[in-house]
Amino acid sequence: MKQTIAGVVLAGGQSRRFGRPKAFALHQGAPFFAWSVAALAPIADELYLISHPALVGEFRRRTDIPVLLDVERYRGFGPLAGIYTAMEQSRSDWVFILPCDMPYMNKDVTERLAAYADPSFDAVVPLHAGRPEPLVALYHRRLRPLIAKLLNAGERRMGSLLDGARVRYVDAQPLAADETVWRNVNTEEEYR
Ligand SMILES: Nc1nc2c(ncn2[C@@H]2O[C@H](COP(=O)(O)OP(=O)(O)OP(=O)(O)O)[C@@H](O)[C@H]2O)c(=O)[nH]1
Ligand SMILES: [Mg+2]
Repeated sequence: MKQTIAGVVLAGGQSRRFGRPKAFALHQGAPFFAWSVAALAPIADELYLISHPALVGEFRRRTDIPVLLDVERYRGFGPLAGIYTAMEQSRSDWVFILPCDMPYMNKDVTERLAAYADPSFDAVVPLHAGRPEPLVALYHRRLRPLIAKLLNAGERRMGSLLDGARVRYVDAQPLAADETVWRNVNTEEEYR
């Protein structure tokens, strides 16, 4: 049976280093978050954007896809809260997350990575320059109880999820023709 994928853009952060909501910063005329949506749309059976209360209205004006808030229990607890929220909302087998601050990301990468979604693994994560890219990755819905357990224990690091999951690591190099797709914008300086 075909496995289903929920495409999820994580936008529940505070953009503290950037100084304003980076999801709305422009790249080639379109806001950052729209590049993430565009990269996920071709491979996703459904799409969600996960934001926080201060930005939800602005997102809803700018996009037709459903905008969720992190479940209250874990609100603002970081990307794991967003993944948990998507798994609670959706029945899809996999949640494919992207951050809202990687405007060079594209569908070639997501298509290639999604092809590795083997249900005998819990997660599919690129290894870029020897390091996992856990925010450009697929997570199987069976990880939901583990994520709850981690967050309940005050453990918010993505690395702690990877440590407890069967992860299929995928070499990032053949996923993208160009290194720039991995570029992530945290500060105004990186933006310029
Ligand atoms: N749903 C959700 N997403 C989050 C949360 N915290 C961060 N993110 C998202 O995860 C991605 C990576 O986070 P960061 O690069 O640290 O972004 P940020 O937290 O907004 O920025 P800083 O405040 O500078 O750390 C971004 O797409 C964030 O929007 C959260 O608590 N919930
Ligand atoms: Mg952060």
